[in-house]
Formats: sequence, C-alpha cells, structure tokens
Amino acid sequence: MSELMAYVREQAARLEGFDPSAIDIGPVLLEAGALNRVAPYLKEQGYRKVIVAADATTIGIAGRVVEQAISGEGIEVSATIIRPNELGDVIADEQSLIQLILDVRSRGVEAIIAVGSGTLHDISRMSAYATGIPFISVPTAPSVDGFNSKGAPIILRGDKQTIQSVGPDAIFADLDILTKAPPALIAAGFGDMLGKYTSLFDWEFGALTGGEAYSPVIADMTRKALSDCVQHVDEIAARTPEGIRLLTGALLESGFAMLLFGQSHPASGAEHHLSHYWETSFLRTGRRQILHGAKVGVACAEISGLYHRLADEDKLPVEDPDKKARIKEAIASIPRQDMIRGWLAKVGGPNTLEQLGVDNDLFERSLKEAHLIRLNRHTLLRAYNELKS
Ligand SMILES: NC(=O)C1=CN([C@@H]2O[C@H](COP(=O)(O)OP(=O)(O)OC[C@H]3O[C@@H](n4cnc5c(N)ncnc54)[C@H](OP(=O)(O)O)[C@@H]3O)[C@@H](O)[C@H]2O)C=CC1
Ligand SMILES: O=C(CO)COP(=O)(O)O
Repeated sequence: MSELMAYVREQAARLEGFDPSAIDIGPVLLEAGALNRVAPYLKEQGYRKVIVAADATTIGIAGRVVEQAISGEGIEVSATIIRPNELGDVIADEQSLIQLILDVRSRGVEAIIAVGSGTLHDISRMSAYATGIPFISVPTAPSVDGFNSKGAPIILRGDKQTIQSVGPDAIFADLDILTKAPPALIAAGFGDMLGKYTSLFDWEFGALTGGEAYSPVIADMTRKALSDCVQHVDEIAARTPEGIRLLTGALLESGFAMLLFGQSHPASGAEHHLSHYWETSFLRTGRRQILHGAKVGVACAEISGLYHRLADEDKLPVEDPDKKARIKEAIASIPRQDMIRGWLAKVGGPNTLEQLGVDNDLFERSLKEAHLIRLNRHTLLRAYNELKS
C-alpha cells in the first residue's frame, strides 16, 4: 500500500462508525511512470472494453499513450474527445455529459479512464455514476483537489451544482506528466489549496452557528495538506519534481478528506462560492473561463480580508459570547489577505481581482449573492448577508 493510502486509512480508522468500504480503492500511485501501470491494472481487473475520456489537449499529453498501452494488453479501447463549447472551453455541462454517456452506452464499455484535469474528471465521474460503471483517474495537471472526491460540480441550466456521484476506482498520477503541466495550472492547484484556510474556517463556523456536521479528524487532514503546501511554497513555485509531488499529494489528501466526509465542506466555503458565482457569470456573459484554482486563490484573499475586518471591527453576526470568542480565535488563524496574495504571487498565479479579470461590479454582486449558490452551507459570508438584509 502506498504511504498516502496508509495515511488515509489511518485517518479513516479514527472516524467513529466509518464504513471502510467507502475508501475501497485500487492502486493510488503518485510517482514517475505511473501512466505505464494503467493498462496492466485494467488487464489484472479483467476489463475487456474501456473508454478513454479526454479533451483535445489531454489526449495528446497522455490519452493516446494510455490508449495504445491498453490496446497492447488485448483490451478493446476507444477514445472520446469531449468537445469545447462555442467559446472554446471544455466544461462539465449537460452537453459534455450527454456526449460521454452516449459513447459509453453505445460502445458498451465497462470503465471510463479519465485523462485530464478537474473538468474531465467531473464529466467522467458523473457519466460513470449515470451509467453505473467505474472510472479510473489519470490526472494531467495538479490543478484541483477534485480527482478523488465524490462530488461532481457541474453546470446544470447555467448554475453550478454539486451532485454526489462516485470516487475513482484507482488513481495513476504520473509525476513525469504533472511536473511538465503549464505553470498556470500548477499555480491554480496551489490556489485551490490556499482556499482551505477560509473553507476550514467556514466549516467550523457552520458547525458552531448552523448545526452542520463536523469532523475534527477530517478538518485536521485538510489542515495538514494545506500546511504541507504552504511550507513548501518555494519548491512548488520552482516546479521541482519534489514540489509537484508535494502539491499533488496535498490535493489528493484534500480530495480524500472530502471523500471520507461524503461532502465538500472541508474544502469548499465562501471562497468557492465566490469562484462559482464568477464562473457562471462568465458563462452567461460569453466570456472564456478562468482556472478554478486561480479564482479560488484570489477569492480566499478577499474573504480573508472581509472576515478579519468583521472580527477587527467587532461586527461578527454572532450573539453567543462563547461562540463569538471561538470564532474570533479561528479568524485570527486565517492568514491576512496580503500574506495570501504574496503566496499566490510567488507561485506565479493572479493575486488580485484585476489580474483575474473580475471587475468591481461583479465582485460586489458576488459578495452579496454567492452564498445563495449553496444554501445548505452556513458560512460567515451567508450570516453576514442575512444580518444585513
Ligand atoms: N470534484 C471536485 O471535488 C472538484 C471539482 N473541481 C472542478 O474542476 C474544474 C476545474 O478544473 P481545472 O483542472 O482547474 O481546469 P480544467 O479541467 O477545466 O482544465 C483546464 C485545461 O487545462 C488543460 N490541461 C490539462 N492538463 C494539461 C497539461 N498537462 N498540459 C497542457 N494543458 C493541460 C486542458 O486543456 P485545454 O487546452 O484543452 O483547455 C484543460 O481543458 C471546475 O469545474 C471545478 O469546479 C475543482 C475542485 C474540486
Ligand atoms: O471545488 C471543490 C473543492 O475544491 C468542491 O466544490 P463544491 O463544494 O462547490 O462542490
């Protein structure tokens, strides 16, 4: 068993009443050359017919190599290249889902091999769920923590919704490929991790003030993954093999934290709600997408600024003095926005709304309305807005 999985199983064992079958997962490889292990794994599992899901870029990066290796094992294999929308972006919406689901059904395949980054994984996990077959993860960039979660954030009728579906049966994260991913995607992965500062806070806030389910074990798991990234920001910024291994390991650990909890609370708070709001606004106004982690990183800096201001000016929308004291203490442990912007700049990602391309009008609207995207989450942003209204 890999070191990563040994750690995940150790954490799972600390959860009360946890069903170990929830992480009944095949090989989780994070190493150079992991790509070469995909085809032998499929052979060993007895698959006879599979489909590779990729986009026009990722098919060239790893898709064709995997396809040839699978065919070399005597397994029937074909590829589906998910088509971009009219703006040129591949997005996880109804059209992409139908494309893959129809190909899965018409070709009668037994598994989907997802070759790509976050979007390709969400299209694959949702299609696997809809057709009742497994999916296998082959990440091509360390850009998100969504390779191994269960939730599929997808665009349905223009809104971003997360549907609980399935996690992967196995993960083959090849460091030779991940290390060569474009710097913007690596910076986005780091931004997605920085977002855990505010998501972890919002989760605790939701538990204290909204009675949301909470797990200290899972919160600690996510905190450790975040701390691994921040402590090694220089290696990640330099994109050394060790830096990319640490970043990808942290993304996978955060993904496993979501998988163990069964929902995305540990990894997604107000910063994600702002990011989703900007994403769907860009879609509606016909603008090209910005990377998820790039948005999350900047949103995290903005939310940090807001939450610290509410604490500093004693404007926290909480009555109970004990709860208020704990919340103040938790806010004090969120790095100040300048610190977050400094880390983002170090890894070469955008660190201001302006650099991101989010104008002031959109930002102001998102601050007031983003909490409406996830009404089952009691974030501080939501409590603040509800107090004002
Ligand atoms: N399920 C979950 O829990 C989570 C899901 N997500 C979701 O993930 C999505 C974002 O994923 P993200 O990874 O940021 O972006 P995308 O998956 O949208 O990928 C952006 C583009 O990067 C390109 N690309 C990928 N790998 C490489 C590579 N090695 N070399 C060159 N180009 C490459 C691809 O090619 P091209 O040039 O064709 O564009 C791809 O389309 C969002 O929808 C977000 O909501 C995020 C976090 C968690
Ligand atoms: O992006 C995520 C974690 O990084 C998950 O987001 P949601 O909780 O909005 O589905």
